Amino acid sequence: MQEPTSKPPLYEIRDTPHHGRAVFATSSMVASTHLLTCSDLTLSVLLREYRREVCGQCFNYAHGRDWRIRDSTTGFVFCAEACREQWRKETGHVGIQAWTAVETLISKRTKEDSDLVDVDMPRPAALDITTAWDGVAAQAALIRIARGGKGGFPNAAGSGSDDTDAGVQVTKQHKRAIQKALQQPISPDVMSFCVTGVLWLHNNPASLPALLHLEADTTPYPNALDLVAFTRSYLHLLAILPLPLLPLLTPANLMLLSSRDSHNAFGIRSLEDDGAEFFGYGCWPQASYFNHSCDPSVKKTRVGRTWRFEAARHVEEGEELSITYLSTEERSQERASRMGILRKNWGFECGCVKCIEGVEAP
Ligand SMILES: C[S@@+](CC[C@H](N)C(=O)[O-])C[C@H]1O[C@@H](n2cnc3c(N)ncnc32)[C@H](O)[C@@H]1O
Repeated sequence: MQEPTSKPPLYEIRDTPHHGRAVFATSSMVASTHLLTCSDLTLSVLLREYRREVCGQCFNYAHGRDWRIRDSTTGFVFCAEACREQWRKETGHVGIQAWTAVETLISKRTKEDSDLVDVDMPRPAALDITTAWDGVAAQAALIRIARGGKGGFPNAAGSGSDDTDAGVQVTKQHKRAIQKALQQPISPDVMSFCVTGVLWLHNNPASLPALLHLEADTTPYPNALDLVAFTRSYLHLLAILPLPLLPLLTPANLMLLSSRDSHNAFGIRSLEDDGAEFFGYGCWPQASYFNHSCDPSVKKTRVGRTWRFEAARHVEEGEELSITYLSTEERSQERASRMGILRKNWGFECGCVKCIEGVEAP
């Protein structure tokens, strides 16, 4: 978390006794002091229902209309030609192939699964998660062989042979494993999460330590349906993604991405209407060290693909710099309700000064 400026940063990250690491002011500052702008977006998911109204690059919202500039094969839309060009550059050739494969699969199907289901089911424990991933391992191995080798690379001759580079004969059983996977219900938003994450790993290997450094959630799936959606999406993607991505498409990597996303992602919302429209979410590692407070000292604002942080009021040297993880409406609720929302959505008992001291505004 460093500012690209010669001025010393106005904050530092330190351990706290009870709430992991947090950000602290290294000098006093007046309201509106600029602290940090984060542009290190790792993975981001644009929910499918907003795919035509939200620019795939800068998340500009067309307010119920469709953006005209469309990337026909991938299905992403853009508010300007420059955004489309930037998106294509950052996504890269393999990325465009990946999104094209996903779009081809999804557009052939009706949406059978409901993504982001908010059901009252227990959270899968670590053992449930291991069991679920182990349950698809055999089929995954068959699909990898059908796609051309253990790691998913094509054989040396490129094509035309039913032998993989590991010398394994591709049989009907292997090909059936692909057909079986593709017949399963699809979860487009979960699939998008996996694609954006695997592509980010492929395109930005040097940035992995920044993601690994974030707080990890070892049980990141909110319910059993979500976990099944992930294991099924894994098999779908093994069957369709371009071969260079298959070595990165592993249960370990998908779990790593979910474990860091769970406690660190920011919602990508409309900039008007108090953020009433929820387009999706993304993870900006540099922005992930601010703890939550129900009376935050820092204001965060999304500017396109970046987040800008500034002091929300006068801050004393040594004071914790905190943001809010709640919407304006949620923040206006009483303590028990706020704590319930944070427990359900974030998995922690709020230990902010306002909740601990029980000081509520009149
Ligand atoms: C985005 S991270 C913030 C940085 C984190 N403390 C770390 O060490 O990486 C969010 C996590 O910080 C902790 N946290 C943030 N605000 C908190 C609060 N008000 N009370 C208790 N824990 C909090 C929770 O563990 C939460 O899952």
